Amino acid sequence: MTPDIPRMTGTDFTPSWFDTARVNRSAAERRASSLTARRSVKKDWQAAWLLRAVTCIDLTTLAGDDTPGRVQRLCAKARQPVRPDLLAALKVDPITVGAVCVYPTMVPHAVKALDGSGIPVASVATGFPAGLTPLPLRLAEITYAVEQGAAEIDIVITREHVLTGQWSALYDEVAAMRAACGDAHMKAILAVGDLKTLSNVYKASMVAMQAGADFIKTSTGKEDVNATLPVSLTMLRALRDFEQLTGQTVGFKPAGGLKTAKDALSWLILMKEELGTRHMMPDLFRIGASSLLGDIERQIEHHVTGRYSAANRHALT
Ligand SMILES: O=C[C@H](O)COP(=O)(O)O
Repeated sequence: MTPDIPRMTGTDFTPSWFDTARVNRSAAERRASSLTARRSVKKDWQAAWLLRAVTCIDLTTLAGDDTPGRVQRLCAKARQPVRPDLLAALKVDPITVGAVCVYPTMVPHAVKALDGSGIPVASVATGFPAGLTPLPLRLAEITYAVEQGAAEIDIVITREHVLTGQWSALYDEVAAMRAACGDAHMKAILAVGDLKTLSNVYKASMVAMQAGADFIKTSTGKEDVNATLPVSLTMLRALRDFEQLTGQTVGFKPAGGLKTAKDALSWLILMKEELGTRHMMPDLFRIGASSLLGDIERQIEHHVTGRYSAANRHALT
């Protein structure tokens, strides 16, 4: 996401756009599974789609034992996510991932390691992953991350606001976070595994977009249930409705537990079928993942050479 991509402005708080919304879970599950089961990406296209997925990855490390060294290695991988010989065999120019995503204190290390690459640094903030520190501290954390050079901020919402139906409190909180982001793009993590119902997921998506989120994101990766296809479908429907109502096109980031090339293809199919190819580009689609790239690189290698290399050749991610 480059700085020249305009920020979303959001809208006033408008509960009439979501307060009667009901999402039928079994219908969402049926649609999600029929979409990804029915469609397959044929062999010739598969490598191209996997390369596209790579450009949409927010390459992530969010662990308590993160160190500058780990972040530097991750950034080196972000600059060259697929081996140059494989890209040459596919006659493809060099590619990078969409962003590198880290904790706030790791931002300066990532900024330094990515200098000159054009790859933005994303920082989680606002008391990630639970978001249960006082609001002024959560806002100060955003300010800190932006000052350190983060171009994208992944905030977490207060789940209590959703679970108790305090939609205007949720709007005010996300709007304050958006203001604290300044020019940095904001992704609103809904932590969908905590929200109990798909109706809540739809409503929280709508409120986050009204409050000015540039992206809505499924999960922190730390909940018991993270990104799933039915939840993603629900968020994409909210995103589509919001676009129809406002003309504003918000991005989508599934995150948490996405580990295989097949996962990446499933989510790309979902984006294409629900929203169209425009939504398969890194300015509108990111995949948050700490351990997806290795399998994608293996599948690309298999496509090029007909052989799989040992998984430990792709150990970093
Ligand atoms: O935002 C990204 C997630 O934290 C990544 O989750 P993951 O470690 O399950 O890939």
